[in-house]
Amino acid sequence: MGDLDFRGRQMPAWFPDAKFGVFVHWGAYSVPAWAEPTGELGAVDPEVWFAHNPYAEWYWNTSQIEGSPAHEHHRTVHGGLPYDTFLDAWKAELFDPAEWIDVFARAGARYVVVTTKHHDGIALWDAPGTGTRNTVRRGPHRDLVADLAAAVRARGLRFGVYYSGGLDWHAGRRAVIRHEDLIDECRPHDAAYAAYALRQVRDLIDRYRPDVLWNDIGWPDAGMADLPDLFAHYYATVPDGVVNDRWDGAHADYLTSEYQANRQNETAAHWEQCRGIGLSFGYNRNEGPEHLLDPAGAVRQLVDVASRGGNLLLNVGPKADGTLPGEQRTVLEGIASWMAGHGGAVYATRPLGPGAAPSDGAPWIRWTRDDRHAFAFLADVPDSARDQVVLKTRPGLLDPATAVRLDDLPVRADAVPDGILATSVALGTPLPTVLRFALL
Ligand SMILES: C[C@@H]1N[C@H](CNC(=O)CCc2c[nH]c3ccccc23)[C@@H](O)[C@H](O)[C@@H]1O
Repeated sequence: MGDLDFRGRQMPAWFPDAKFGVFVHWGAYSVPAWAEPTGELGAVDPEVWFAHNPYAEWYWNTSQIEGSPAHEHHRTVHGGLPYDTFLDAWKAELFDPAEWIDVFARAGARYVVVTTKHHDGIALWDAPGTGTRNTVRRGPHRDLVADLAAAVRARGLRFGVYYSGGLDWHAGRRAVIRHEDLIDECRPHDAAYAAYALRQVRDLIDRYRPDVLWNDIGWPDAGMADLPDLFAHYYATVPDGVVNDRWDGAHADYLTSEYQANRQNETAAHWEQCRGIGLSFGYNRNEGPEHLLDPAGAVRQLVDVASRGGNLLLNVGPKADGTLPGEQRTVLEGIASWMAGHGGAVYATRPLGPGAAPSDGAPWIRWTRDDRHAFAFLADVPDSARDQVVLKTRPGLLDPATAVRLDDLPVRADAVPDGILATSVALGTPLPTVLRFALL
């Protein structure tokens, strides 16, 4: 399956320039909002993962695994009721899309990708073929995709749609996935589902013209032949749209990683790492501060990804009532205050390349460049060395005399044999300090 018409497609500049997007996972699973904060994908034994799934959006599956804590929770707290009961209990009574997008935009996100149908098969718009299994006909009684698309675009951000093409627990056999190698056997691959999913993705394209087509898990075997036309239709409708890589190899404008999984994809020309602020995409009431990135950690994640040529798609899991969880909002506010003074060293930059040696230990150092400057990001500088740091760079790459701190504190930079000696005050707190140099 080659992408016949798109191999030579030019990546639209907006995507790599954007660097930072916000992912939103919001669904019927946001009602129970219950999972065990087990650990990060890729760092947890797959044999443990499914029965103790930290992804709260997997509640339907996890709660059906006999003996799992989620199974016990569903029985004792929710009386073992059918999952779709949560759709009717989901009211989104406090949902104010403009308020969400204001927080995301101030945090510096340039695009927002929202779940339109997750693995539970419940659509956040009146998707064809779903009958009443959607948020227009039940629960919120709103076209949440339209509401969010309008709010995102009103703020001048790009709007993307997440669609679970590969898993739909309402289609076909509703087998419970107990471990890694069962996922494929539990996916719907038949022609009926392929037609159902194709019709829905075409509807998303035609109604919302999404700037990002973010499919997940894969695409049904019986529908693989439909994809070249689907992508041709997408690009005809959204000429500068971008498509991710989770279509079972049919096509990709860019590759994706997720927490610690598929990190090998981060060497591609264009890539995006997605993760939650905590360990889950859907809101998980069991997550505490110890499970969440703090603002400095989130900023370092963004800078590390940008310094390596990628985008960070950082997820927010709203509550069923439509409010953003306070602890997640705090992280976004923290990113916002740092980005206000440092965003220029992140957006529309690219890796500095072999000229600089990124650090692994302390101090934490990352580099970006635009066409005239190099930017050094310093963090976690030990107290003892907080006023002097050696930045390893190739001689003749940049001019130390042009050193400036983006927070306007004084800095002195001198060429030394293995790079540049930067002398200043309070360099590299947990939130990165940024030094700008003119490129020679
Ligand atoms: C954003 C999250 N995606 C999860 C599915 N994740 C994966 O399949 C990860 C594996 C993966 C990472 N990069 C890929 C590229 C191609 C195919 C699979 C992957 C979902 O199960 C989860 O609920 C959430 O929506």
